[in-house]
Amino acid sequence: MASVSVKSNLIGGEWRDSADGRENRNPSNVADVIGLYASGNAGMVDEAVAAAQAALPAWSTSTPQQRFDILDRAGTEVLARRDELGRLLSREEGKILAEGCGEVARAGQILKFMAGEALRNPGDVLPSVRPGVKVEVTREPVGVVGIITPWNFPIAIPAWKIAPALAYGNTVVFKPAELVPGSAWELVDILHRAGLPHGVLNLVMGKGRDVGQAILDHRGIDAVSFTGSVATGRTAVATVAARGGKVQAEMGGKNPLVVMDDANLDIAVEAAVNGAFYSTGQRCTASSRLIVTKGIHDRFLAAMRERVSALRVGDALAKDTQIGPVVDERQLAQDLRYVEIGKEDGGKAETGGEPVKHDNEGYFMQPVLFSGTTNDMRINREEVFGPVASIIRVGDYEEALATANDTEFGLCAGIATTSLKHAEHFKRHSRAGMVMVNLPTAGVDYHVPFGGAKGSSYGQREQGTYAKEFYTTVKTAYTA
Ligand SMILES: NC(=O)C1=CN([C@@H]2O[C@H](COP(=O)(O)OP(=O)(O)OC[C@H]3O[C@@H](n4cnc5c(N)ncnc54)[C@H](OP(=O)(O)O)[C@@H]3O)[C@@H](O)[C@H]2O)C=CC1
Ligand SMILES: O=C(O)CCC(=O)C(=O)O
Repeated sequence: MASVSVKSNLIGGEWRDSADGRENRNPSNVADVIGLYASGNAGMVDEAVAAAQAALPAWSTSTPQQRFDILDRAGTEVLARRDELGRLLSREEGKILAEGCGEVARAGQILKFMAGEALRNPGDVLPSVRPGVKVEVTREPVGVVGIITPWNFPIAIPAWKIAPALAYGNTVVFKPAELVPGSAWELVDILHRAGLPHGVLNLVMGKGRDVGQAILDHRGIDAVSFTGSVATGRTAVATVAARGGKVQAEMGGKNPLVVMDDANLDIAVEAAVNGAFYSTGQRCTASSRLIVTKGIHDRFLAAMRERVSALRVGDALAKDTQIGPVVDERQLAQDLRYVEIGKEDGGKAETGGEPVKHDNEGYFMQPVLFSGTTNDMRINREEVFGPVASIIRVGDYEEALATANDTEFGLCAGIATTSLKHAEHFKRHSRAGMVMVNLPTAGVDYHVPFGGAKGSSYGQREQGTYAKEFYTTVKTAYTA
């Protein structure tokens, strides 16, 4: 590997030379080394924060047109390189090529949408309650924003945090997940070449416990946006709030899909298979609890068994693969451990749950469908984050709704039904931040708010025009 150059960190507009790099390996084929990526440290976070602070006065007062042009140009390049970047993404994360390319397109669309937000940032002018006084309410950037992202959406999540941060005039210190630095590096390179002034966007790749922790602790970072596990998210919230910073965290889900007796069976099965198993189940919006009323239960179970057992697991880049590998060895061990826990707790694995032998050495696992489970079992309470879903049989709609809401999480919830009454009631009474009717729980639009209730999310919503709630602060000015 000596001749392969290391992809480096970007600090103050300079790509930092790095002799050593961490190998980025393909989970479909661990012999395939995608590249070497620099691993930074707390000292580099200090430098990146200093660069972001130095760049802030000019960037926060730049014209909306300047910010629009850069984000729009970056979006155009991302969309033009969709297939190439999608391939890189699938190679490093393991989601299948169609999903990788789709995610890249989503990142391009987010950049373009957020370019428009630079122009749309609104304010109010009001008459004062006092005579002869004018009141203005304006939004200003929060300052330097730290961005920490997970491995499961290597380009879309970085884009949906970085793009609004920049659009509203903030400067950024960005740390992607160590497992997937490739897509993040390309996104930063594209934004840098699109014309960002030096220091506006800084990239510090490296370990969460070093670089990520330094971002949480740094008093020069005014706000932190985090997506990842519940444990790290809670640490992020406590650490940043304790030093007076603004913080937003998107964490886990244990998302229910309710299947009602009156559901269209094909629609219900399609939503369940997609929501539970696509992207190898590695989505915080995945439907891991399939809550099924008794009249349709046996037909739904039979149809699901057939569909799930036929899912083709394999190399993410191969044309006929439907389910790619699990992201790494540790996550595969976690998924298989939960399969054992599900069985020990009395669930029946109807199909799947074993490692899959493949010509490549990769982290392949056959998606598993449990039946006969109850909502108090660990597989129905804890986030597995893999291709593991369970069916919970219930009597009626009321029991289904109560079961759906009986969780510490509240990211997304779905219902398959042809009843307008149940659909409307579920939308109103489901304790989740996002509700889907006759659709998979996973797979969201990029121009509307994203986020959950209860333990799933902390702080303001992400995405769409709501992103400004986190990335701006409101100022009220009085003029006599
Ligand atoms: N809600 C979601 O979308 C996701 C949930 N998960 C869940 O989390 C589990 C573990 O996955 P994992 O990747 O370890 O999740 P983490 O929460 O540990 O990782 C998310 C991000 O936080 C970083 N990080 C890790 N430790 C710290 C720290 N002390 N301070 C600041 N940042 C830190 C990580 O860096 P690095 O990885 O480089 O060390 C990564 O960039 C999964 O099995 C799954 O259940 C995982 C991914 C996404
Ligand atoms: O389902 C989606 O489209 C987004 C999911 C997501 O953001 C996540 O899994 O972290």
